[in-house]
Amino acid sequence: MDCSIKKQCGSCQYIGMDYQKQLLIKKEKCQKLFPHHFVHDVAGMEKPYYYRNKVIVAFNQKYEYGLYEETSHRIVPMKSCLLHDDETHQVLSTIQKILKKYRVSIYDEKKNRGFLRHVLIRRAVMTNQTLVVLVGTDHVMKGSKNFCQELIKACPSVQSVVLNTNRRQTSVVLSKQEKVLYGKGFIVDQLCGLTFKISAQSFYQINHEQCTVLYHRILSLLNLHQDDIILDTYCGIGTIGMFLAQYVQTVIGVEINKEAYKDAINNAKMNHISNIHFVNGDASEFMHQLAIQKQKVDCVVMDPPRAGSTKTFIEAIRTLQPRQVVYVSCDPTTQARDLKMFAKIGYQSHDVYPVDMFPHTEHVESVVLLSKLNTKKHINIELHTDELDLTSSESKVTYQEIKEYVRDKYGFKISTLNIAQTKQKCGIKERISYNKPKNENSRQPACPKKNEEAIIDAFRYFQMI
Ligand SMILES: C[S@@+](CC[C@H](N)C(=O)[O-])C[C@H]1O[C@@H](n2cnc3c(N)ncnc32)[C@H](O)[C@@H]1O
Repeated sequence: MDCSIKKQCGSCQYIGMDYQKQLLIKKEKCQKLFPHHFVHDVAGMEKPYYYRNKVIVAFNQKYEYGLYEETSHRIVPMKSCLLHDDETHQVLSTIQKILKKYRVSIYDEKKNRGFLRHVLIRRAVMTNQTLVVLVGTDHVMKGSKNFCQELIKACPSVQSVVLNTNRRQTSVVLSKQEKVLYGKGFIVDQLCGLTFKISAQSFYQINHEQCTVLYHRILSLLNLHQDDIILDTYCGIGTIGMFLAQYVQTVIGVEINKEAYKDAINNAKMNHISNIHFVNGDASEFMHQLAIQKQKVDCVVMDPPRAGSTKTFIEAIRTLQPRQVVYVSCDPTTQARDLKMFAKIGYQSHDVYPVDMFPHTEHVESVVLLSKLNTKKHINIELHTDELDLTSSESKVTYQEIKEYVRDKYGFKISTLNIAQTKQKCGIKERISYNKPKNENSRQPACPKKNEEAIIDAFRYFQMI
């Protein structure tokens, strides 16, 4: 399927391209960003269309609606879009008719005059509920009662209409000032067997089907125990934490957006989940405080915005020493940067699992498990081999390269790497010896195995075995 306005709109960089090819491109992109990791195939959609549950459009003075042309504020009028469902377009075209009928004034950016700036539509796909947010320059909308009545009559899926007042000359769409014009100010959706209330300002994953794939991937990577205390950082309306709460003793979620935080509390109540608590604040500051209090933390899920995480957050992980961290990212570039910081504090990152949350665009979500290396910082590894001669001047890899590889990916330093030449031909595994780990009875995966795997992995990477 192709889109007639793709060139002007520019939102879907890959539209018209074979979907399997898109997935391959995204995998290659991840492989470039994570050269030392195994990158799995991108988890794609069976029907990669009409998946977006949220759209923000602007109207022009002719009451045509659309997205902005790439890198400009010129509206590209659209009648339909391959990413949004029919109901979204039904609601939008009804709004268009009503706006026209009542001659609602449209905001003119150049003159900084007029009322309606944007319309945000959010859909709850499982319950077929729609939330409409009108973004205007005033806190009063003339004729709002008639507007709502006509809209609801024509589109019964609309459960609530909210007026968001934004007077600032900014590209940020929503302000904090809101008034409910109709309904309760939120919609309710179902996800992973739970019910979630979503208000206008709260983050909610835009691809419902792939969100389920993503959350199950997180669960499958974590090795959760019933007495665990886990953190859901950057938690939004609490979806991941609530999904995991049934497997552990306690979940603590942290979220900076007040509306999302309030939704999270209500969501826990609505689902009768009593072992989850939420904190409204900055995730890094929260982690820092937990580190000062020496709070017991077994696992951490982190799902930051595109900018990624912070040094403070990662430093707190060094103190808290959770067994596992699952890092979910909508920008693998910043994730790759952060994984290097994790390696420095002794957290080894494992395979990369990309999930296609945004088909037809260049974006990809990626999930990586990190685990604490419970080992001495310096290890001695003896490698006996007749196949490798790393000491020769012609060798393809130097000690230094092996050491750097292991340090960057696995987070520990090799102080000496002894290669002994023997005539035996045996598997590389048997040729490696190492110091005993500090804590043999720990629940961690055996450390010698990790060290051994790291070295073998390095040799494979440099194609020495
Ligand atoms: C990518 S969303 C993930 C939300 C949630 N985990 C989910 O799956 O729906 C990132 C969330 O982090 C929140 N956020 C952004 N900066 C933050 C910060 N410094 N501290 C805490 N939360 C933050 C945003 O409001 C948003 O809800």
